[in-house]
This record gives sequence, structure tokens and C-alpha cells, in this order.
Amino acid sequence: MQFQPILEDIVATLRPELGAQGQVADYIPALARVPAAQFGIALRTCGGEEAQAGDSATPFSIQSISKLFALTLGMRAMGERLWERIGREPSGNPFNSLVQLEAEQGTPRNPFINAGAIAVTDRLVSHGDPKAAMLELVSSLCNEPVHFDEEVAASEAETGFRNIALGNFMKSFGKIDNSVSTVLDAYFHHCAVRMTCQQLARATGFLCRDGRHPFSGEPLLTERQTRRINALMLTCGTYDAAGEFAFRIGLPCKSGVGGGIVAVVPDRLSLCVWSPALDATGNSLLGMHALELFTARTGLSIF
Ligand SMILES: NC(=O)CC[C@H](N)C(=O)O
Repeated sequence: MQFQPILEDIVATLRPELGAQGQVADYIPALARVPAAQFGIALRTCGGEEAQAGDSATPFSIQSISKLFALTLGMRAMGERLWERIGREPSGNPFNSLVQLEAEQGTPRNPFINAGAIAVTDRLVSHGDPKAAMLELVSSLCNEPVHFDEEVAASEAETGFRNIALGNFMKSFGKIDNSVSTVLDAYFHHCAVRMTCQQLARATGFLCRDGRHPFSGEPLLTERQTRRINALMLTCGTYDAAGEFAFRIGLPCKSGVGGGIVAVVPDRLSLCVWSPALDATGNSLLGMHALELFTARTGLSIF
């Protein structure tokens, strides 16, 4: 299949809608000032073929897409033990919700909501330096150096009252082993990783290759672990819009409030779309639209 003309066509189709609807994340100034009228798309096939269009080389804040890489680090370090304190059910609630945590005694529903990623990060702190591990993993996966946006990380910490509450709440249930501030410093830095669509399309390549590194081919995760990450992306990767994503797009996806969404077609390709304006669930509006166009035009879906 010729992907380059398909991606160019998607960019042309969406151009009139650029910045017309949705809201750029405004909970921190560094994200609030990102111009809404931007859109990028990039993919990389299992065979190494690449295609990209629009603002695919513009770096953005990957935000919750980092939860995917944190989970990968956690699975690598701990295997099955990771699941002792983290569930695998969709939450049906916003990504930063506190309500379920109390009813469920501080055990987060899944690793892709904030509470779940904070719990994963706590486990990573017990095993080493999660900030260094994150940069090492994503840089290796996309074959280029990747950095934190320190301004974003600092504002996340300054205004992260809800995440601080989530961390302390879990700690009160005895579900966080390390100091909440150390765990949150790593979590906020993970949210502040800056990458482009091209880099993310490459970096998520292990998810369509049964866990093998997209460039070296070395096993990063087992086939079974990789299948499980894809299952979690489908059921929990886009928060309380996961049902709508499965219905309209039919691919495992992970989104972030920076406006990025990564998607996986197992055994075929990994792709990333980015547009900063979000819908009420915190998912990129045009990103979702673009993925819908992509699956409609290519016929690719896991169903
Ligand atoms: N959905 C997201 O991308 C949320 C990430 C954001 N930094 C937060 O912690 O709330």
C-alpha cells in the first residue's frame, strides 16, 4: 500500500478544519500558548517504510503518551509483579479523577490514567532512576536523542494539585512505597518529554513487532506482554473515550493532552497524529478525525 499519498490526502482534507474547534490544554501556560492550527501525521511500517505529512517534524509535549513507555519500563523491570497494585479495567472516568480510588482502596483502575501511571512510576523509583530510564528508552526507540521540556515539567509541578492529591491519596492507602514528591517529580518529567510525530511513530514500532526494537530487532518485551499493552491501549488508552475510539477507529491508541495520539496496527505499522486542540475528554479532536480517515481509507483495523 502507498501510504504517502494517503497521509497527504488526510492533511488536505483536514486543513479547512485546522484550529476551528476544540480547546488547547490550558492548565499550564507552556501548553496554553501552543498554536491550535497545527496538524501532523507520521507512520512507520514493520518493514521500515516511512511516510509523513503536515507538521510531522514539530516537537510537542507527549504528556500521557509517556504512560505507555513508563508501563513498558515497568513490565521490563518487574514482569507480572507490576500488576500487584494496578488494575486492568477501563475507568470510564476522566484521566485525573479521584473518585474511584477511594472506593477501590488506592488501587488505580489501569496504568493509563494518572493514578495508574503515578503508581507505575513509584515502582520504577524503587528499581532505579525513572527519568534517566525514560529518556534512554525513548531515545533508543526512535534512534535520536530525546529531552524533557523543563519548563513544562516545572509548571506541571507548580500546578499539579490534583496529581499531588492522587499521589498522597494512594500513599495513605499504603500503595506508594517512595516519597510522593520523588515519584511526582519523575511523573511530571515523563509528561514533559518532547517528541515529534515522526519520532513517536518510530518509537512505538515495538508494539507492532511483537515487542522487538524497531531498529535493532532485539526483544524489548515478550510477544505476550506486547499484546497486553495493545489490549490496554484499546480499552483504556483514551480514557473515557476508549469505547468511542474502538467504535470509530478500531485500533489500540494512546493519547495525551499535548494533542498527540499514537496508534498501532499489529504486524503492520505504528503511527502518530498530532493536533493541539482537544475535545472534552482530553483527546485531540483532529487527531481522532485523522485516525478515522486513515482506517477508512486503508481498511486497517484490528476487527
Ligand atoms: N491526559 C494527559 O495527558 C494528562 C497529563 C497531565 N500532565 C496530567 O498529569 O494531568
